[in-house]
Amino acid sequence: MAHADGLTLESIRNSLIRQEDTIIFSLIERAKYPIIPQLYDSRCSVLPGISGSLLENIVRETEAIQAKYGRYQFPEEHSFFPDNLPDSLVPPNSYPQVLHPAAASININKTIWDMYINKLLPLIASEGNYENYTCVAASDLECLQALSRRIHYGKFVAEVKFKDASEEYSPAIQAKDRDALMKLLTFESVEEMVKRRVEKKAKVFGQEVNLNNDAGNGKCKIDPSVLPCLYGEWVMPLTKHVEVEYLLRRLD
Ligand SMILES: C=C(O[C@@H]1C=C(C(=O)O)C=C[C@H]1O)C(=O)O
Repeated sequence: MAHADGLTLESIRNSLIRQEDTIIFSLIERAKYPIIPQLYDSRCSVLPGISGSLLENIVRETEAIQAKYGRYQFPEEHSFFPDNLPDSLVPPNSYPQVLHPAAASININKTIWDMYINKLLPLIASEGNYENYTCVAASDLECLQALSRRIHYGKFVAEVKFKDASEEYSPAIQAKDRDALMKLLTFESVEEMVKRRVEKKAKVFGQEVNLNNDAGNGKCKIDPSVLPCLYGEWVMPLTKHVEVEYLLRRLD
């Protein structure tokens, strides 16, 4: 069903499908580098006297620049370090306001950060040394932003699902019944398709391309089986968590 803002569940799902490409390409890029412990060390041994890890500092400062030029005016963008972000110098955009205003209070980037560093990175890279720390940090930030955008897109998914069936969702929202909301918004067959598709995309995007017809002897730049695991264990459950959090505030 199309709503006044033109959003449909199909258009939202198409965006999620396109975002899979961004996530998989960014992980393939990140898999070129090792895990450099100095980048993630919470006492920042590279810059003594500076608090937080080197990655945290690079991300915080990169976000500050991007905030100044309007990145966080868009409801699909979420900062990893939202405290003390500079105001935007860019005039407000005319992006249609499709979400309930309470959406702005939902930001699960801390959970996404911990999942990325502690669970996902070890599946695609191993410890080693590489001197260009900022290059690796930039690659981490690409992955983090792509994952964050996808997971917080749950707000848009939830808005469309609510508009499509408000009479079913409203009683569960009023009763603050998380389990009932989770049941209503879950489509297991869609989740199975997503897992199969991301595995296939990783195989296709990660293959060696050469001018013979052997598709790179089946070699792959990233283990394709990481993708269904990433999506099944973290990306989809976190997207659904965002959906539930949004719905709980939808009638405020
Ligand atoms: C995002 C949706 O909601 C849920 C989460 C999914 C996901 O994160 O890919 C897929 C199906 C649903 O269980 C959706 O319905 O498309």
